[in-house]
Amino acid sequence: MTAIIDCQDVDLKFDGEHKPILKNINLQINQGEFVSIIGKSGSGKTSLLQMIGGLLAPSKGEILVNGQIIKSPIDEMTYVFQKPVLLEWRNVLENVLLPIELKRRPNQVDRKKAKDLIETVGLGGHEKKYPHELSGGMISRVTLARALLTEPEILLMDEPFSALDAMTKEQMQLELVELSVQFSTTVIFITHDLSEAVYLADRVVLLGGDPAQVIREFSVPFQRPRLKDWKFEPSFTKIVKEIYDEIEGLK
Ligand SMILES: Nc1ncnc2c1ncn2[C@@H]1O[C@H](COP(=O)(O)OP(=O)(O)OP(=O)(O)O)[C@@H](O)[C@H]1O
Repeated sequence: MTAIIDCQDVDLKFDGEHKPILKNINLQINQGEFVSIIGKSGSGKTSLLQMIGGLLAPSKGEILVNGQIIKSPIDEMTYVFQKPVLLEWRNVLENVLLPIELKRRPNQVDRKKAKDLIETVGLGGHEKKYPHELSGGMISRVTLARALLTEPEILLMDEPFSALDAMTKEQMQLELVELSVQFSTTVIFITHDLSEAVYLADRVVLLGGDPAQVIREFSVPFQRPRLKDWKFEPSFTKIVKEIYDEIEGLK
């Protein structure tokens, strides 16, 4: 299988710093795969995601998406930031339609698609509400609907659920997995939450060291979408524990 995302010997060194923060990153991600990236704070997760998204240039090596070297953001990828960015003066529907509007005037088909997605993420009936009228979970749902509107081949998500309460987070995880399977979206998902990393992904990539490298990759050999109760099964906790032990060993 050819990788849709291919990081080849990638280093990242910021200007003015004497050593790189990421070194020799080799990471291949297949079409439709869901990959979680974990690692201690400061291990370069966001920087790696930004390089894949074309927001930051590697100092060495190359990142290819669909065989093309990434030099700037491309339409096939959508980046979802840790802090949801909604425009306060636009309602839910208008916020979801924003990526289309940045390119052209939305037509009836776009509006129908946006409304369907709003329904799918559980916000049916809230289209006319403004961001200040929404809860954190609802804002997160708007962000997800907006990210999916252009049907990106690849979703790059940087701790998108970290600010949510436990129950809303769980609900969003379920929705994300279902939608990513439905749209066969390739997803790279950064999280600090090991249980979230394992529950969502086909593969968990651990970054660590100084400069950071890919320390280990953990396969999660269970079909997605997964049952909510899987989090209570030994097959789930075994993988989480294995990753936990590896991280503990890094200290
Ligand atoms: N623009 C920059 N210039 C210099 N150093 C930077 C810059 N951006 C990030 N760094 C440094 O690079 C390292 C990696 O940062 P990055 O945000 O990628 O890590 P992270 O693993 O995503 O962290 P966290 O889990 O805390 O979000 C950190 O030491 C950070 O201080």
